Amino acid sequence: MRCRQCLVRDHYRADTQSIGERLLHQTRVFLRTLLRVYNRNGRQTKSFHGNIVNKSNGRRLSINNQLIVDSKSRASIVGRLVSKWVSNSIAADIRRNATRQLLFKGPGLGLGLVGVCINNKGPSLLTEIDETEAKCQQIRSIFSTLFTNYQIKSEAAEPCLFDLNNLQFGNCIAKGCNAVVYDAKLKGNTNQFAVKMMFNYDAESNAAAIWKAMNKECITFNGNFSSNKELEIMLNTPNRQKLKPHPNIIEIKGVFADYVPSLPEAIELYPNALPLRLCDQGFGRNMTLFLVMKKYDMSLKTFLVERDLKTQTSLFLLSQLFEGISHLIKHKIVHRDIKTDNILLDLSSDPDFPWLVITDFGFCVNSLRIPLNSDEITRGGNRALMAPEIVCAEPGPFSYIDYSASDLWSCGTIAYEIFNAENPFYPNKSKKYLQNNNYKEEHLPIMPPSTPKPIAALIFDILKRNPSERPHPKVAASLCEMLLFFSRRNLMVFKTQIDRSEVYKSRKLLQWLRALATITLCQRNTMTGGRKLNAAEMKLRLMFLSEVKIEYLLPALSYISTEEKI
Ligand SMILES: Nc1ncnc2c1ncn2[C@@H]1O[C@H](COP(=O)(O)OP(=O)(O)OP(=O)(O)O)[C@@H](O)[C@H]1O
Repeated sequence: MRCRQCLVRDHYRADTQSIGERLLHQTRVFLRTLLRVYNRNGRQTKSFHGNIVNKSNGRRLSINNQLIVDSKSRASIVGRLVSKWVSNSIAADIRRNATRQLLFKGPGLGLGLVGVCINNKGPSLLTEIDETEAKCQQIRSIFSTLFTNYQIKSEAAEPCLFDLNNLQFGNCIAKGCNAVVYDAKLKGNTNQFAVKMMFNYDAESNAAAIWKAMNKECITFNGNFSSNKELEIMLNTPNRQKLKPHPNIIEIKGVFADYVPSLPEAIELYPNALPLRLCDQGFGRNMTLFLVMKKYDMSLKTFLVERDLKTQTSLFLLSQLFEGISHLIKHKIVHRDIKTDNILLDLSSDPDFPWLVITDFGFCVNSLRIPLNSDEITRGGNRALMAPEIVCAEPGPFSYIDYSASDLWSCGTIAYEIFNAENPFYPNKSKKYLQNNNYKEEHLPIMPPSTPKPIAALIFDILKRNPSERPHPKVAASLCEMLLFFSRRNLMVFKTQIDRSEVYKSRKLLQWLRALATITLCQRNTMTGGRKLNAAEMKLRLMFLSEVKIEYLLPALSYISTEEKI
């Protein structure tokens, strides 16, 4: 069979045709259509008739019947031309795909090409999956604006410089090993804050030394100002480590260094951390670092002690935990101390839908691999929840620790707690427990019966000993979110259609995403009946839609398609 447009033989027999041939064919069709549309619009056509020169290598391309394109130049030409018709980000996607295909011979531009119209303007060289991804991009762009506006509206607060004079301390919320947290108010203001006062035993009482010892705690402080001018200089040092804000990561609202004040219950709770001027048994220094944050209702640890969670609540929490971890990985930050005490909850919108943030970055590092030259190097916080590759790493001259999937592993252990079971890695006197250095995957306990089967399969994969066999945190988050947001009837499609192609699945996903986007917009504007979403649910939906990618949904879907019960 011949293609009517470019007279290439047998182009429909995609299976027998080489990728190169198909790519060349599609490029020809694309350029011809481009020419036709230009002609129709009465525009300048010369540049397409005679010579198109590939700027990167100076080669001349003619489209009068014969198009001469070598494989190296195809990707860039196609990308450039396509950018005339679609948004830059889609063109960039095409370029990326094409390059991937050219470099790695993997699935990319050349596979499953279809001539689909974008905005009815002309054909593109997108695969069906690329096409779906491009439509996802439209959903993302709409919802990222909505999500930003939503956050600005709900969390707007005037910037403020905090110090010991304008803060009024209340009760002690909790004491950790390295700090104590108090609730506090700005004088003359009802807004509640939590102020974390670090215990300083070593650093000299000046801002530079305090900053050097404790700056990791401030990684989620994005401001540049402090009431302490010396500290402000430190905050403004070039290349200061800062983590981009994320709704599931604690935001530090202010930092300052000052003299340790006399606060309620100080002598009973932390006498040794106080300076001599406040307590005879004190070993602490005179000055320390203070961090001001939003006050959360409780830690996940307390929440789990107080109640048995419904499956919806567990999924809601787990999605947010994975979202937070995925943000950290994206920015190459490793927390290294993920545990239920370091996860805080805001229960204000509905106790069944708590908003979650990861806190306490005191052990974080800004690299996914760190050299392990000696055993003196700190590997992280809580040893029981350290991933196996971290506890088992042997020090040596060329040794390093790979942290790329270690926070995710810790979350996998916490998932047991979130689904009302005991963490299998916590030392337990009465029961046998697993040890992170020598456990076998087949000994991992079965998740409680209320756990959706795909989640049980996901957690099993997250707790694989080999970090490269663990899924991406965004895939984990997407799975939880799909179970939360897509109807059970929809998801059951995949239970019975295991062998459906990726293209079929991506089309179905897009359908659901569009439906979800429409419903969310209606619910946001309270145009429909149905169940009203509380603020936290709405926030997670908007966040999901503002970042949704088929790239992550497809692998997440595989957990659903292979499992029997949802
Ligand atoms: N913003 C906050 N709102 C409410 N409670 C908080 C807040 N920040 C911390 N807390 C409480 O204070 C406790 C101790 O805080 P944090 O974990 O930051 O201290 P730490 O000394 O660094 O802890 P660790 O013992 O893990 O080293 C937390 O477990 C939590 O219960």
